[in-house]
This record gives sequence, C-alpha cells and structure tokens, in this order.
Amino acid sequence: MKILVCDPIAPKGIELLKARPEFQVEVLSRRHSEEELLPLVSDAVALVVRSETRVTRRVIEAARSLRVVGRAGVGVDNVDVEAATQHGVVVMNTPGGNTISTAELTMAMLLALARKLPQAHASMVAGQWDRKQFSGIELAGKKLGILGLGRIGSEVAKRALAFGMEVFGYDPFLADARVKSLGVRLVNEVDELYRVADFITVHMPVTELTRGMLNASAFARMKPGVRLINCARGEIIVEEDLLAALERGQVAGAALDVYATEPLPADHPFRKHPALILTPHLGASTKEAQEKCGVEVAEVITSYLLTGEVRNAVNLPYLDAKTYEQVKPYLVLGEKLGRLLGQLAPEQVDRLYITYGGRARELPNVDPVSRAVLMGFLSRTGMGTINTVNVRSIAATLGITVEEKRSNEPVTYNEWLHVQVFQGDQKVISAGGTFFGSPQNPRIVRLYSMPVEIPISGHILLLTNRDRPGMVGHIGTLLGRHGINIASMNLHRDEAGGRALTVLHLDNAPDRSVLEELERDPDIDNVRLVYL
Ligand SMILES: NC(=O)C1=CN([C@@H]2O[C@H](COP(=O)(O)OP(=O)(O)OC[C@H]3O[C@@H](n4cnc5c(N)ncnc54)[C@H](O)[C@@H]3O)[C@@H](O)[C@H]2O)C=CC1
Ligand SMILES: O=C(O)C(=O)COP(=O)(O)O
Repeated sequence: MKILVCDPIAPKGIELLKARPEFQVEVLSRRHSEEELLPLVSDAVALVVRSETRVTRRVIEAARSLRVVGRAGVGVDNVDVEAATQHGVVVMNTPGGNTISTAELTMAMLLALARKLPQAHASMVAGQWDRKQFSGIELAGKKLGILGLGRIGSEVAKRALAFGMEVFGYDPFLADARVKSLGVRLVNEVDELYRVADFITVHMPVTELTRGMLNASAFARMKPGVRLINCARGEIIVEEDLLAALERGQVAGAALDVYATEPLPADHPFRKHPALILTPHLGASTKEAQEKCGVEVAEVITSYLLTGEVRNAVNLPYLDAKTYEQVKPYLVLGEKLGRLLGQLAPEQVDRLYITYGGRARELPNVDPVSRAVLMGFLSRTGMGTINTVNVRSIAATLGITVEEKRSNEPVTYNEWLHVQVFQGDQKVISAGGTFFGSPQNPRIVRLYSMPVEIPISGHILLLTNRDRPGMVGHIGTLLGRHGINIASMNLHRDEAGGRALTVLHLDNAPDRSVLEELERDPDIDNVRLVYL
C-alpha cells in the first residue's frame, strides 16, 4: 500500500510507517501543486499532510485507491472533506498534539504585543538605543477576550489567568460547566467581549460563521486601541479591514501567525506595517508538537488501514473499542436486513425508517448500525465504492433519507432492529431482526409484517402460495428435480387455507428457468430469490 507523505512530518512518524512491511512510504521533499500531485497520488492509499498541501477534489478523484487522508495537526481546511466523504475517504487529524505549542505561541504573541519586543529588537539590530518608543503595557489587570474556548483557547485562558489577566470567552458551542471550571467569564453575545477586551485572541476553526467574522463592523464594535492575536486561521480576519482599522488606530496592534493566503505574498502590505508582528504559521512548529502529531498520524493511519479502527476521523463519528464491541453484532444484522430489503424493495424509494427496540434502544451509538443498514440496502445499486464513510452522503445524493428511532414500545424480542422502506407516505416493505440465543446468531424474524425465520446468509427463496395440502412436497420435488438442495424451509400463513409465505434456505442458487417454473403454478406467486 502506497503512503504518500506530502508535507514534512516528524521523522519518528515516518519511521513508524516505514516499519510496516505492508506500506511503501514515499516522502515528498517540497510542497507540490495540485497539478504536480495528480500523477503521484493515482496509486496512493493514504496521503499524509500538514497545512501546506491542498488536498482538493481533483486530487481526491485522481487518487483512485485512496482510503485515508491523515492530517498531522488540527485544521483540515486544506482538505476537501466533502469530496473525501463522497469518495469514501476517511480524513483523520491529530487534535491535541499541538495544543500546548500553539497556546504558548499565543502567549509569546501577547507579551510581544504588550512590550513591542520585535520592534525593539529590530531597532537594536539597527544600532539604536530607544527606550521611550518601546515603552509598553502590563498584562496584569487587562482584559483578554478569547474567541473559541476549545483545546487551545482554554490553555491560553489558564496561562492568561496566571498572568493576572481577566479572561472573557465567547464560544456558543461549549458546555457551561467546562468554562466555569476554567475561571473564564463566558459571554453570550460576542459584542459583550468586544466592548471590554484590551486584547482579543482567536482560537476557532474556519466555518461559515467564523470566516470573515473579524471585519470592519466587528473592529468598530471593539474597544478603541484593542490588540489582536490570530494563531488560528487567516480567513477569520478580513485583512484589508484590519489594515484600515490599524490606520485609524481603532486596532493598536496585531500579532498574526496565519493568513488568508499562505505563504503570505512577499509584497503583502502586512509585511511593512509597524504595528504588526508576523510569524510564518509557526503555532505547531516545535519539536514536541511535531513529534506528537507525526507519531499520532502514523498510528491512526496504520490502525485504520490494517485493522479498520477509526480514530480521530473528522468525517466519521468516533467509535471507541467498547462501543464497537457492543454495536458489532448489530452491524451484521443491520447490513443483512438492508441487503434483504434492497433486493426486495421496488426501485425508487425515498425513506428508510429504522427502529431500535428492546435492548437495541440502549446502544450507546446507533449511527454505525444505521450506516450498516444503508450499506446493505444500497448494495443493490452495484456501486462497488460504498463504505461507512460515504454511505450517508451517497444515500442523500440518491434522494434517500434515513430516520432513526429508539423505541420504548414493548417488543416480542429482547433485541429488535426493524427497518421500514417508504415511497412517499406509502410503506412498501419492512423487515425486522433479532438474535437467537447469542449476538453471534442473528435472525431475520419479520418480513412484510409476517413472522418468518430467515438465516442471514446464503441463497434465500421467497414465495407466496395458497395454503393447501401437498404444497410443501410439490415445491421440494420441483427443486429436487433441478438438483437444488433445501437446507431449511419454513412456512408462515395468515390463516388456514389462506396465503402463506414460504421461505427456503437453499444450498445453491436455482436458474431463472426454475423460478419461472414455480411461477407458472397458479397457486404460487411473488417468487423472489435473494442472496444474503
Ligand atoms: N497556528 C497554528 O499553527 C495552529 C492553528 N490551529 C488552529 O487553531 C484553531 C483552534 O484549534 P483547537 O483549539 O485545537 O480546536 P478546538 O476544536 O478544540 O476548538 C475550537 C473551538 O472553537 C469553537 N467555535 C467554533 N465556532 C465558533 C464560533 N462561531 N464562535 C465561537 N467559537 C466557535 C468551538 O466550539 C471550539 O470550542 C483551529 O482553527 C486550528 O486549525 C491549531 C493548531 C496550530
Ligand atoms: O494544526 C493546525 O491546525 C495547524 O495550523 C498547524 O499547521 P502545520 O501542521 O504547522 O502546517
């Protein structure tokens, strides 16, 4: 399996990958453009990147064997995650590995801004001795506003509090309890923070809400003379608006590690501005952070490719080992239920309704099971590239929605997984399953609202027939004549003499002609052969 390391990661990470005989590791010595990458990725199973290489849709589409993109770091904005998802490619990052390094850089920026360190140093290098111009301010007693109190934001908060700063935080997605334990004052409206903060530091990802959030209007609502720090992502600040706010003195200074365009163009006006402190995206560039991220990215990629374990995926919910053990039997049952329904349902369906009843209701996470049901169902499309990563997105593209319900209603079985298929409001087919004795023994026990008992593998022949004496013998003889051996057979009838649903588990698949012969019998109809 070819692993293409596109950006420089720690040698330890590369060694770990190289230690696996299954992997053939290629390391690029410099950043490659999209065009240059295309021929190199065609046979790659994994790509390893930091923030420099752009893994675009074209790159993903050119990489036909690609299964995983590993990002040694946090931000995945250089990876087209949507395209990856659609193509069944897992995107994994290493959150946490560079948290401390970035928080420490932020503190360095804070101090550098307060004491004008880079400017003072530059004047010394230029032969000057100017104490007046570089007089600064203390951090103690000043108010720090943190936008985004995640991993890095909260580490910055701890350090700023130790410096005697008053810390305000804005993060609408954070649980209150965590903030309280930090000693940060959480504001509900960002303006409350803008009004009071002497320093504002940004620690959010780029999202639809945060892109361009620090613009002219935001600067105007901030305390005059505010100082800004951005060690998160350049696109969060509108760069021209920052320059204008600096000109007016509304913003007194800013320390930036990240830019809308990276590398920052050589002639960018930022480079000449005296109130700006600039670093070339160094937040994660420490020995320690690189080692942690490099090793972790190698580990998560290796586990995924060699065992299927999913850790740190940004486009697939996390599944810890314990939860995985609990859901595992349901993955098999769900996939088989989906597969059965996929073969029996009419072509255009638009909704699957999945009910988790009995003990299934208590599963810690039903998402993987629903994905398994969908995978089974969509196997009828013959698309060989459907996997857990892209199955929901493929279903959405096909116009199929999925609803899941944990039901409290009493059920006959201890565990109950039931799937109904709809065309508009019309239920077209449904099936339910459970385990017999142990989770290793899944069974389909309801079909077309009738009790059945269908083993979950092999060739299954389903037919409806008139409940009349001799029918079983007749079907058995007919199949026997064509050399088809019946492994098991069960009949389910609504009433004596009425319609019966017959389910036969066959050792081998009958030809089309045998099915037609069965269908010619006036007492037999709906002959369907499925393979589970
Ligand atoms: N300069 C550098 O080299 C580095 C930059 N980063 C960047 O730093 C940023 C933060 O990283 P982490 O703390 O590890 O991420 P995180 O995911 O732990 O924290 C991000 C926080 O931002 C919050 N957030 C999201 N949208 C928000 C909004 N609209 N308003 C307010 N808060 C919002 C989230 O709720 C979350 O708590 C990311 O953009 C990451 O890419 C990370 C590492 C190194
Ligand atoms: O982890 C992140 O989000 C970073 O920005 C670090 O980027 P890098 O790995 O240093 O190119």
